[in-house]
Amino acid sequence: MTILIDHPQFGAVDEAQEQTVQIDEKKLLLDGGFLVPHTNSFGHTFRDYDAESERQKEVENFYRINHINQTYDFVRQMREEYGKLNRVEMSIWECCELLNDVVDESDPDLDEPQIEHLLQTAEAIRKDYPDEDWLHLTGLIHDLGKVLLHPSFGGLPQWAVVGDTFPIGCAFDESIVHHKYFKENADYNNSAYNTKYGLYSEGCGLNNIMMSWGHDDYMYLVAKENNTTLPSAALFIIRYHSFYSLHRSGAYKHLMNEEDVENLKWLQVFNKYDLYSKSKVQIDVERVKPYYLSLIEKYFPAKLNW
Ligand SMILES: O[C@H]1[C@H](O)[C@@H](O)[C@H](O)[C@@H](O)[C@H]1O
Ligand SMILES: [Fe+2]
Ligand SMILES: [Fe+2]
Repeated sequence: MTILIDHPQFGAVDEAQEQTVQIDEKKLLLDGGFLVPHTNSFGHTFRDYDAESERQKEVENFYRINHINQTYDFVRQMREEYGKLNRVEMSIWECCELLNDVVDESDPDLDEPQIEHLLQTAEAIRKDYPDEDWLHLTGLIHDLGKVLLHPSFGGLPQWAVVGDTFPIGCAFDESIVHHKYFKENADYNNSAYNTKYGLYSEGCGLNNIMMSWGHDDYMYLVAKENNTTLPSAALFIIRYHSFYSLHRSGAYKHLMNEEDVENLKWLQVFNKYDLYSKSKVQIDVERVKPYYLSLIEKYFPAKLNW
């Protein structure tokens, strides 16, 4: 059996051109046939950053501020500061509940509480990949880094937490949403940072590049430093799920190494559920909670440092 993925295969550059890609079942197992909706709950196509809607202006303004402020120096400081994980001690589930108060201003497709998005993603994956419990849990936790918005984490501004991510320390690719606002970023005219390779080299591996700061990199640090037993593909998904210019548009592939190429296949499977499961159909939290608690127990310590 083969599975159908409805976005361009890695390497394809034209986002607008919908393409059907077949993935080998032996590598990625089976897909039970998650039906991809054509429009989001506002009646627009997904990830349309120009469609006129109540949210369009807010989202564009979000990216303007994000692109101006995500500089090499800023990211270095944030990684160092938040990498200490000395702010809060709590379980994974407690964090899911904290996220209930959080709204993501960068997302044109979603205005539901975040816990709904986590469960919708996880449950859609579970239906199609019943045996990959690690992938269900990855769905549940992939956005937990958004707790950085919460007052107990210093209440970071939206531009430092959500939205698509991109490499810092080399040129900003044109496929990044609202690219024009990078012109006001201090790194844009810095010759150390504004070339194709910048600080990096061919095939150096994504692990060696600095990404814009936000919920992806933070949650990756939390999972790794608290010694999760999730596989490397799970950590890769958590860390790069907002890196759309790579996994959707095929930019920056010259920085990947072989392990990244393997992990990217799982990220592309994951992305389908992360993006297209966003809907108004709510999941009954109490019904599914025992299952997810059992997964958390399998892959994480009871309390984590955040
Ligand atoms: O607006 C969304 C949202 O912040 C998601 O959590 C993130 O993963 C996406 O990349 C982004 O487009
Ligand atoms: Fe996310
Ligand atoms: Fe998400």
